[in-house]
Amino acid sequence: IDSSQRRRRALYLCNLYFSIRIICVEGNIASGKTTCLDYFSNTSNIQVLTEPEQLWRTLEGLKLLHLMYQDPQRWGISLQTYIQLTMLDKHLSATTAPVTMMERSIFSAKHIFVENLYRSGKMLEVDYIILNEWFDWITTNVSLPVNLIVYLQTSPQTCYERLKQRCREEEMVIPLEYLEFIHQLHEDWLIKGTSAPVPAPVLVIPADYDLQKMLHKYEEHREKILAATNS
Ligand SMILES: Nc1ncnc2c1ncn2[C@@H]1O[C@H](COP(=O)(O)OP(=O)(O)OP(=O)(O)O)[C@@H](O)[C@H]1O
Ligand SMILES: Nc1nc(=O)c2ncn([C@H]3C[C@H](O)[C@@H](CO)O3)c2[nH]1
Repeated sequence: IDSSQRRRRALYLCNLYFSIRIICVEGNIASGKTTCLDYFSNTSNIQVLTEPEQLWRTLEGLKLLHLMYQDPQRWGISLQTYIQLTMLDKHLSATTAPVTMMERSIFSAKHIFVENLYRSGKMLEVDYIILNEWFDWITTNVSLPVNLIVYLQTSPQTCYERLKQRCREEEMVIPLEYLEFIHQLHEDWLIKGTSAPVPAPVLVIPADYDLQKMLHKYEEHREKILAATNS
């Protein structure tokens, strides 16, 4: 077997032996994922793997994320191809603590965002098929263990208000309707189970509440989220 297979096998066995627990925090744009990750990072010994947004904003001088929001037809496939690679890299990052919490996953990149581009007619079928083949090959040939998905369930309206307050430059063009589509895809995937398989059990946390109440909710769910056992 070649060196990359040896590395993957070592990573898998290492995770198994040290009963590493990998949690993916999923949710709409501005649903509070970073706030959730920050809370657990500040109150427990965990490793946090945030979304590599900066890579998506500065690829060879290209603001790929910004370009996709401006012209999804032209830039959607480029962004999703790069996001699939950067998220795969995140999944394969060496784990440095008994519990790792990831912001989103290669799974939501595919089942939420690629799906949205294709269903809204902003991605050519041939591009969608190629991305699917890549995703199927990766998830068949590479061990990407996830022990729990934490779904921060919000209303699109709440995310829209938070997004407007946060005012990230490239997100200022996002209409409420986009958040409604992204919300529905999360519900189909993580609540109804009607769109695609989930890679782990799903813990749903209603996340429309204010910051203080959300921090209490995260504390309430600490045991369920961090239980450092390998399921
Ligand atoms: N419970 C809350 N009540 C009010 N505002 C909140 C709450 N949680 C987070 N926010 C604010 O909403 C914005 C989005 O929060 P955050 O960055 O945690 O979301 P996110 O899901 O990581 O966003 P993205 O997916 O876009 O990276 C931030 O400005 C944050 O301060
Ligand atoms: N098109 C697209 N595909 C993805 O896989 C994806 N993952 C995250 N995002 C957007 C949401 C926030 O604006 C910003 C930070 O989450 O990046 C994505 N956009």
